[in-house]
Amino acid sequence: MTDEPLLRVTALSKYYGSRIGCEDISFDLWPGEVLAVVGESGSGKTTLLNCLATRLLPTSGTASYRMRDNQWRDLYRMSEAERRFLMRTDWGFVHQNPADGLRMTVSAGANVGERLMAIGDRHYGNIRSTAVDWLGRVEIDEERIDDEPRAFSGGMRQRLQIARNLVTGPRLVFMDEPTGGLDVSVQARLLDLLRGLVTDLGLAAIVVTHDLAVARLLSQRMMVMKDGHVVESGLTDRVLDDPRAPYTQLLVSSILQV
Ligand SMILES: Nc1ncnc2c1ncn2[C@@H]1O[C@H](COP(=O)(O)OP(=O)(O)OP(=O)(O)O)[C@@H](O)[C@H]1O
Repeated sequence: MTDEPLLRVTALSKYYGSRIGCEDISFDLWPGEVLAVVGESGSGKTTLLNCLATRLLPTSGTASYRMRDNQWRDLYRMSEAERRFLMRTDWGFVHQNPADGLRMTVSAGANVGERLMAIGDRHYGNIRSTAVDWLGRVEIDEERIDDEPRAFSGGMRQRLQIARNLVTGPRLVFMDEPTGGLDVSVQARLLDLLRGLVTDLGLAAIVVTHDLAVARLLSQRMMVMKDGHVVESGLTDRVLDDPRAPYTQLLVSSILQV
């Protein structure tokens, strides 16, 4: 086993023209660790997440990822083929809107199964039984396997998107407001499910959220962003119980007053 991080981010900045998206972000992410990135709208959370997931190219800075063979790769210098392979196998990306991460007009089973085919599984029986297993793990009734996600509720769609992402056994999952846009009761159930899966699978994750309760429940560590900068970071419980930056104090107290 190794005691090295999984992801190492150094002085990452992204500018949109002269506007700051995010600036001078550095951190390490360890295997099995969940990091929450919180902050108000426009603070740069999505920009950072998209740079890390290589959906956006940063203006400067580096991010290195430790591959399964323990070789470090610079995310912004790898070949397109290598990047695609990583995204299909070792990484997941859970979008806030499930429609962005699912194929809405193919069956639930195919949504899960095609990710397995993408990594070379050709045995129909295996693919189907793994899909059934994963639907069960995200609490979707096996009877719905041939239904298209457009016939699903928002919560079911989100659970299906999670199954589609986790079926390949990724080591790192990016999540953009995974419970945003859902009813409060549906959110609570989904959070519970996500927490269980992340723990059982020993997943590392970077979760963008404006909801401190999501950060509290899912993450061990958090970074608070404002105007593109990290204003505070540390263990989640410490940051929420004893916020040091004035902005974090404001954020925490405004939630407590609600
Ligand atoms: N494509 C873009 N072109 C120009 N400016 C952008 C673009 N995307 C984001 N920005 C700007 O970058 C800054 C950070 O935005 P970002 O979307 O990363 O914040 P956020 O914290 O994710 O907000 P939200 O929670 O609303 O998504 C904002 O000032 C925003 O206006």
